Amino acid sequence: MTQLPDLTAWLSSQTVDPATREAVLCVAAACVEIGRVVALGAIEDNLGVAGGINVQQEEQKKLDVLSNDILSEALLACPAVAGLASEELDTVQVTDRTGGVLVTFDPLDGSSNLDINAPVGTIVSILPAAEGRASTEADFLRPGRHQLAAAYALYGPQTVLVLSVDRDVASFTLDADGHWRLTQDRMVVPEQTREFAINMSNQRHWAPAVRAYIDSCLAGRDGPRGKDFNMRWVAAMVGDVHRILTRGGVFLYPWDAREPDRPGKLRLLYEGAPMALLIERAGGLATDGKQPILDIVPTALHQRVAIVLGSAEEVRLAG
Ligand SMILES: O=P(O)(O)OC[C@H]1O[C@](O)(COP(=O)(O)O)[C@@H](O)[C@@H]1O
Ligand SMILES: [Mg+2]
Ligand SMILES: [Mg+2]
Repeated sequence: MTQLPDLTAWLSSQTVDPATREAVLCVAAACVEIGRVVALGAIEDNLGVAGGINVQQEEQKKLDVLSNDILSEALLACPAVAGLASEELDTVQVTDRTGGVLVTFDPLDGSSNLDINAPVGTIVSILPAAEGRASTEADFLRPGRHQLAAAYALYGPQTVLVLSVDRDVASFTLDADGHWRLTQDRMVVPEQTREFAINMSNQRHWAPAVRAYIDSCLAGRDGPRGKDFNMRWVAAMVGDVHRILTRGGVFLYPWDAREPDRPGKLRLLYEGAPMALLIERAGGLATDGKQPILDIVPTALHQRVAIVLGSAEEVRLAG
């Protein structure tokens, strides 16, 4: 069997600056370790709650904390990294390094899936650090278009890493020796779809436009769309985005009336922006219902965002 190229070989084929390249390799190595602790679960007593509450007022699982520690330690030891921000940390951690990159991340996405052995993932965004001085929190608050790279790891039946550092979105599968092997080099989101993803249990809280869009899908072949739709909800954004990058679809986590002052549930800097970059580079669209997620100028580290992303035709109709 011919050996598939590994991550290092693929990076050599991309236009990528040395600091981003180094940070990507640190992230990829940390994701191997996160995948290992996730897979061992109860054997290493890694399941269940940690006892803390994070800055989003969400109960932390042991694996949220462990994954955060693994990725934070790996990045702080990575000479290219000038600072990091995590879903699980109240504030940014910066070094006195000038230049290099900043990394924001959701160390474990979909952590409510952990106790039922369903897919979870890690989401990462890489941004330029300040030049000529140490970075501060303000340097993390850049629109998603400024990202140098975006990636996620999905700990599912296979452990995969999906990454973009240039124009392409590539997918790597972790082999038995701990190497990321290139298994798809240009992921493309089909323009059209018959599959939507939304948490239907929130239907009564949605804005009228979202209700009307989902109603039109549910009406199927006899409704205005003239085709039947299927529905999927992995309850881990990484899983839903991976399905969309693989076979198309649309994912929505919209504003809802339960918390009217909050634009949505998901976070802009380490969920919305990196996923939007991957989806746009694969030919799809990602909006907050009004504008491209990549154009939003963040004002706070843990800011929320409404999300509609996936196959272009569907995002235009849903947004
Ligand atoms: O509980 P719900 O409404 O199904 O929400 C699921 C969504 O919440 C998230 O799990 C939030 O991520 P975290 O687990 O990192 O907080 C998304 O991955 C997922 O799309
Ligand atoms: Mg998440
Ligand atoms: Mg998380």
